[in-house]
Amino acid sequence: MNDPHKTALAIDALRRGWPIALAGQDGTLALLPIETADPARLAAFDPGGAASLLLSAGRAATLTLANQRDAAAPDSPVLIERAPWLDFATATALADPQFDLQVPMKGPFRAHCLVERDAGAAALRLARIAGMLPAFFVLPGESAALVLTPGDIDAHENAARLTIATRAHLPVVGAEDAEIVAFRTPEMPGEHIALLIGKPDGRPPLVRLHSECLTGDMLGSLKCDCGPQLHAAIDAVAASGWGMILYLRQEGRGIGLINKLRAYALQDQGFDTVDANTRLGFAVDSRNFAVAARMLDLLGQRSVRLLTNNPQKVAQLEAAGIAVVERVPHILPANPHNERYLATKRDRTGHQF
Ligand SMILES: Nc1nc2c(ncn2[C@@H]2O[C@H](COP(=O)(O)OP(=O)(O)OP(=O)(O)O)[C@@H](O)[C@H]2O)c(=O)[nH]1
Ligand SMILES: [Zn+2]
Repeated sequence: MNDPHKTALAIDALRRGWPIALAGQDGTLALLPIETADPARLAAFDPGGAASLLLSAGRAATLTLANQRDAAAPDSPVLIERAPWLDFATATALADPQFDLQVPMKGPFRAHCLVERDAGAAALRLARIAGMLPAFFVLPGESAALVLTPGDIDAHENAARLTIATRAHLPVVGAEDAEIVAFRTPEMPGEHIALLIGKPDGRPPLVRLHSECLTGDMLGSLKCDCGPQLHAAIDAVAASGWGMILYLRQEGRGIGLINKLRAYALQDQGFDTVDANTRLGFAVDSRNFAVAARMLDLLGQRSVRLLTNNPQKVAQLEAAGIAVVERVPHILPANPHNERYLATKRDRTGHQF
């Protein structure tokens, strides 16, 4: 039986720097998160100094582990042998790119064949869901109090567990008759929101899937186009007669705020939005829009006109059973700070401008 509550407990444990174990199809790994642990916890976890490091392929490639250049899957697991000189501080430097310019990498790092690939991949996925660096000390076996399976993580992510929690009128700038609908699952801290605008008129609604961007939505960041896109979407839906904004808690394309800001720090060093994600050890885009399909379902909408430049949103909604009868472009003027970001979206992530 898959148990989503175990995943919630595991996320909490990782955030506190406690070990967990993941039991996959090909074996079990005990894991201590590098970002939140410390040397004393490492000594308790691994008294014999035998633990290896579990990193992502993207991060391993950055560390020039030449046999790990798996550009297709930067978030797949790689096992690094624990040499005697590889102490906690060195492991931290391997995990966290903010130290790349300060810490000369000693090496040589030796990658080992990871037998427990299923458990390793699930561990990296769990780190991403927890908003943490995808990097662990790892030992074979179950030497942790909490043992979960990849299926427990799937259950935690299952959009079918989403329900409508409450709804109310919410007049907003550009749509004084709007209604807000809030959704949640038992496990996830972030509540998704729908803003319903106008009255149904028999046509499919104009729908905008907006992924959370604290920096753009709240602070007016000029690095991206999220803030202007959000407000222009409200105006466009209101002008169209009726529709909705789905505000999805997918900060940083699914890697969370802290990891997005780590990616911004890499962008300060000159990497673009794609390479920054990869160097951190994440996929370029970790979002799953099945959650939006579930929200539309709960709102009684099976057919939509979608306001987006991102063909992935169209494809994922359709795969989840929502008919996208039209894609409506949603292009805002560039500014000097987001010009390169928008060009990267056009040239490297398939956005249609
Ligand atoms: N990881 C990461 N996330 C970013 C970055 N800039 C913006 N985001 C996030 O990207 C999401 C918005 O995605 P975009 O790719 O800009 O646009 P989109 O939603 O795919 O496509 P459109 O529907 O055409 O706007 C939000 O969750 C932002 O927080 C970045 O440099 N790195
Ligand atoms: Zn943004």
